[in-house]
Amino acid sequence: MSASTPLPRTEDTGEGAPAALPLDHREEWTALGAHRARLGPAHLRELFADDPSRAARYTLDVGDLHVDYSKNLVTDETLGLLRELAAATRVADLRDAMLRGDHINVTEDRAVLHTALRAPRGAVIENDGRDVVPDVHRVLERMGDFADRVRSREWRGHTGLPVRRIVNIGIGGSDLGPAMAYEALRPYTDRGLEFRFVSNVDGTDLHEALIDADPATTLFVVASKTFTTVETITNATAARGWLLDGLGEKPGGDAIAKHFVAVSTNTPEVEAFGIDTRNMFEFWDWVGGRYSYDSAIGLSLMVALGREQFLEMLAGFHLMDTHFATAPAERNLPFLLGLLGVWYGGFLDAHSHAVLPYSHYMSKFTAYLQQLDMESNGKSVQRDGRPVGWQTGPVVWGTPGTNGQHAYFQLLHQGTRFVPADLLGFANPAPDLPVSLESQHDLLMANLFAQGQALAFGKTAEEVADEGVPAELVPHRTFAGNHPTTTILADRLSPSVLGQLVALYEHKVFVQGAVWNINSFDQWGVQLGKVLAKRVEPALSEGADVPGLDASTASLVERYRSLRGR
Ligand SMILES: O=P(O)(O)OC[C@H]1O[C@H](O)[C@H](O)[C@@H](O)[C@@H]1O
Repeated sequence: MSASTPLPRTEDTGEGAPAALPLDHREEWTALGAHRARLGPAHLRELFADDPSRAARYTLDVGDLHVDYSKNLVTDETLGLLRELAAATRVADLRDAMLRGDHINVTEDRAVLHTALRAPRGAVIENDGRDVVPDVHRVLERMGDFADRVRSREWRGHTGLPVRRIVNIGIGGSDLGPAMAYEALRPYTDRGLEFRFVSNVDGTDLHEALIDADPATTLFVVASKTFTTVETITNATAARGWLLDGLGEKPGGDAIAKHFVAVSTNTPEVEAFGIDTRNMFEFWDWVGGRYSYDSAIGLSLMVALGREQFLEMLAGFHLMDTHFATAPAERNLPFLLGLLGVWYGGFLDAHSHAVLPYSHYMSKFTAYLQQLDMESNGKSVQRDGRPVGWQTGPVVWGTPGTNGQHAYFQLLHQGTRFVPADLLGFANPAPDLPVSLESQHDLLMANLFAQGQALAFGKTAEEVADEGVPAELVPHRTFAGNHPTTTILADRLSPSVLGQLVALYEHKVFVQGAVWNINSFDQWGVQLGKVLAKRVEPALSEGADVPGLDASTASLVERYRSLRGR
């Protein structure tokens, strides 16, 4: 089913094919601009003072997530106009096209069906006429069986010992998701197993993962959608050498079969690498790399969590999928968060968006979101190839609170940049946190709430002066406030809650891409650097002449070679 998605309202380009009306030519966009001008320098202090019901009205509860968006620089009118923009750009139509398997990834002519990865058994979702849900559950079963065997210590290595260390080798979408979720859900993992995630082609990454490992008890999960990614194949090849050396084995015996499994869409390449395809877990080209950690790419995670908890996580994803698919725009959380980003980027000149989790277990969450958001929406041409004339995806950044408070929050509070932020927190600490440390959780969460308050309302010069601060210091100690935040609060960081959160951000990114009329599902921008690295590498190692190398790079290559004594 390759039905192309109907484009938003069209204009005749005079060259035959009608093209989508550019976003900034739409009356709904112009109306938002006029509204922005009318709103002027409205301050959150005033918005709250003018509307005593604001805090109560500007919240949404979806599944286990309680979202307070009242500290955003919006009014009812802003939200109404943003929804009109979403209607005009037919976001819901594109969403429905994605969910039913249309090839909305137009530059690769592919369906975008990560939502099928968490569809319950019995659902019917077709890709090119084939129901993919039975395939998804067949692979989940195989993953579950494998995870059971490793977790029960039934899976034995070449020397008969059970596995102790699992090393996931992958990069980008084949690393960030499983690594992030493993970290986020540590209290739910088998603590008797050790997990490492190796991604960087810098040999030190693999070295550190193996420095204290025993080949007899180490299992490698080589995760790569294409199985051609140079970093992953280089690391996997080195790992294979380390294993065979350590075991004193030659290729061809059963050592590789007992210590290597693969996750990929590319069976021939997995075979060519020497991994038994009975130890291969498949996924499909309709799953984008950055949308794949709930596919077989999550195999290491499933070993850590066990199948039941992995399935709970998938149920969390599915809950948010169902909400996104069915809730009306005014109560649809991904619509809301996506449109807030459109507002800030388009009308308040925001260039970046901070995601600040008040949970140490969420330390890799923002890095994961960077790929999800920036690889999806870091685009400057529309779906039909015309350039965009408006801002698209922001720079996404952030680290866990409270550490960030002692580093870059100064800029958030008193700098000249406008940075909307999400504050994420969990009411209850991790289930296995010792009682003696539980009281620290209140302190952690107090910081979250205090930061949201300080960012929004600041501290006026008058308030500072009233504290007896000397006049010359008053400007330095004044906080302008008016920095918007959205607070996302959940009961506890559980597998299901993590699934809900990730799906929320996936769909938020979708909504923004749909409004901006860009293809959120390709990533051509990562190609050029890869091609050039291949060309430059022989110059470094062999001094090969690279035709067309620019003067700056040529001189850096020369310096590098001399520093390496070549
Ligand atoms: O899973 P792989 O095929 O090895 O790809 C790993 C990563 O490589 C690329 O650079 C893409 O930009 C990413 O989207 C992808 O996740």
